[in-house]
Amino acid sequence: MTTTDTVTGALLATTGLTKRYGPLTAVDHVDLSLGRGIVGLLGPNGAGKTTLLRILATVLSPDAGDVRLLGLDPTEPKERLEIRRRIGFLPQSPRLYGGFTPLEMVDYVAILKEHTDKTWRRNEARAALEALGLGDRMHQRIRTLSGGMQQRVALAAALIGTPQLLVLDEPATGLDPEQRIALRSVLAGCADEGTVLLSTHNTAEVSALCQHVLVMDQGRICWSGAPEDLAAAAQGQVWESPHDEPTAVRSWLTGPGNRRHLGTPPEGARVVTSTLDDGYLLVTRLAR
Ligand SMILES: Nc1ncnc2c1ncn2[C@@H]1O[C@H](COP(=O)(O)OP(=O)(O)OP(=O)(O)O)[C@@H](O)[C@H]1O
Repeated sequence: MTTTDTVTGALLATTGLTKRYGPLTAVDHVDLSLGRGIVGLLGPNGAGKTTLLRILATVLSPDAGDVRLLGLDPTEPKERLEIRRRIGFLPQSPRLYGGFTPLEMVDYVAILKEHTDKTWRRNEARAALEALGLGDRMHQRIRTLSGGMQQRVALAAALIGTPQLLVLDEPATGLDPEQRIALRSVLAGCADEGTVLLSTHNTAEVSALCQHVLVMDQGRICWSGAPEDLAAAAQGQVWESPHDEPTAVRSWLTGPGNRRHLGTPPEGARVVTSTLDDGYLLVTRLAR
């Protein structure tokens, strides 16, 4: 059964969430209310995504604001324990034990979550590793696996126990295209029953996978909505030409002899259909 916040109906809710590092406000009054489905968190380097996700994974405490996860309060020790049992977290730089096998590593995470049934644990660990294409690597020492394989071991550890809330910091990092596609199916399955919140720099990943997108910039959520609406936000403001354009706020090369521009198109410009990248660049520019 899915537990939701009794007031908002959300699996994840924050109000006024704030985290400071000395004079820097990394997360600045963030209000969120997320239900079932896959939510993509986009934002430039240093926007505060990792800091926000670490707070939501109960690894870091905020300086101000409220958090409710699965309807529970992480500041209450008993409720925090219950949350940790029921969420999955993939940190940005996962720490794995190189001397363990993938099966031992995922099993160990299940033990930390106090799953006491050994047969259940092993079955769950095997299923998670197989879903991530590691069925033939379960008994190999982690230190002898490739970077992408190690990332998939960490993902399998996050998936153990079918968490109702999955918080994933750049889950597709290091995965080859085939494994990225496989990961999409795994995450889509997780979202049937719960919330998957993932940070990424890959807008194609967001288009393919997410029902909702949040854009973070300078600690704030500067845009929230459906991916197609973010793409549409730049409609009429994107054009292509072979040269630089004075009215463009941003221009970039899209192929030999072709540049794409964002801004106010000049008379007669070849205006093109806007994409998620265009919308993202536009809202982060406006937020500055
Ligand atoms: N432990 C820390 N001490 C001081 N400053 C920190 C610490 N962790 C993060 N920061 C700062 O907080 C801001 C937000 O960092 P954060 O890692 O959350 O951003 P991000 O959006 O995840 O970036 P990226 O896309 O590069 O991973 C940055 O300016 C960063 O330098």
